[in-house]
Amino acid sequence: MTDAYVAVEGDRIIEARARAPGETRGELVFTTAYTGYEESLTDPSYEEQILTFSYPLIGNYGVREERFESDRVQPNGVVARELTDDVAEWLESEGVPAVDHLDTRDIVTEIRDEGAMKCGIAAGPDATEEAALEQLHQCKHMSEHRDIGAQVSVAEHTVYNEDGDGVSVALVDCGAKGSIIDSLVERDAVVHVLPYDASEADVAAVDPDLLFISNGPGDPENFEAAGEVVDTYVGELPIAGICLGQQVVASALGGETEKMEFGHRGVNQPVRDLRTDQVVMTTQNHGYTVAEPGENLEVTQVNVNDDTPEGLENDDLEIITRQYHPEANPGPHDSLGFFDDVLDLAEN
Ligand SMILES: NC(=O)CC[C@H](N)C(=O)O
Repeated sequence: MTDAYVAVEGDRIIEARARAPGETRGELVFTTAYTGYEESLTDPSYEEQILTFSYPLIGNYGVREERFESDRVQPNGVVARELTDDVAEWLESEGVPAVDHLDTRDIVTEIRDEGAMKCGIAAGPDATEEAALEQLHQCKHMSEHRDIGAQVSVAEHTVYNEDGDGVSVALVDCGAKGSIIDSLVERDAVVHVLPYDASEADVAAVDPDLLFISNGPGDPENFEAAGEVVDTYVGELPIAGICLGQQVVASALGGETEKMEFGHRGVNQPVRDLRTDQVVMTTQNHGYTVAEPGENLEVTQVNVNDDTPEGLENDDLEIITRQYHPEANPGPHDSLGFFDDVLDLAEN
């Protein structure tokens, strides 16, 4: 039954079945992850995007809060070949429109050929093609969401593991996944989560041993305050970054970022460490990349599929960043050692 319409660039309409009603719009992206839908759907880096699952059945092991990466569903809409009732009910209760019973292979092929694209969805008994098109026409480019950090960051300074004995971390929350905080707390770090627009003074007030820039949605160029903090503390404090964090650090150090055609989203992205020649499997979710690392950062890891930078380092300045997600959730645990490495930097 057609009670949902997905409109994509070129005003093409794809008919579907409504699984959670409503109208929405966003950048249409896909993930190839075959597990971890709860983690992906609560990953703040999906803000302002519509997430298509290429794996055909999503929801077959239920919905459990302990696997959430934040306190809400983050993508603006969800597209799948088949969503279970558990997931559909969860999305409906969160007010996030979702559709299934459409050919997701076709959508993924189109995104791979044409790049990530704008999308509008209308789903439910009153849905019309016109409503989906109207949503599409109102959809902005990701880089136009200039204050996207405000949509995902903590409102105020929040401390985790206050009585811990380990390293004191200032984590600039550009939309941090909960597992990044958990990975630091498990290693007994005291984690000061600061808003995405924290100033130099806000970081100084925490007196940290390590500055950490989190993952986050949208264009890294829209996270100017985080870049300024990096610029201030480079050489003064060890600095770490994950995903958007790598991009912000590279920009702050004179590098450049660019939008990729359709990005990397999945849990089996191979990454080669250029120092050891070892390959690890990684979890990824990004649509931008570092195009130029700048003079002060060495590319230490690359993506085996397309050679894009996956790790940037400077031993003297004590900087380590990763484009992928060492915290996993979902995905392989091969690179959890990243957290030991960055905390070691701060201890020495
Ligand atoms: N997971 C992330 O931090 C994503 C970073 C950035 N928003 C990108 O799309 O590249």
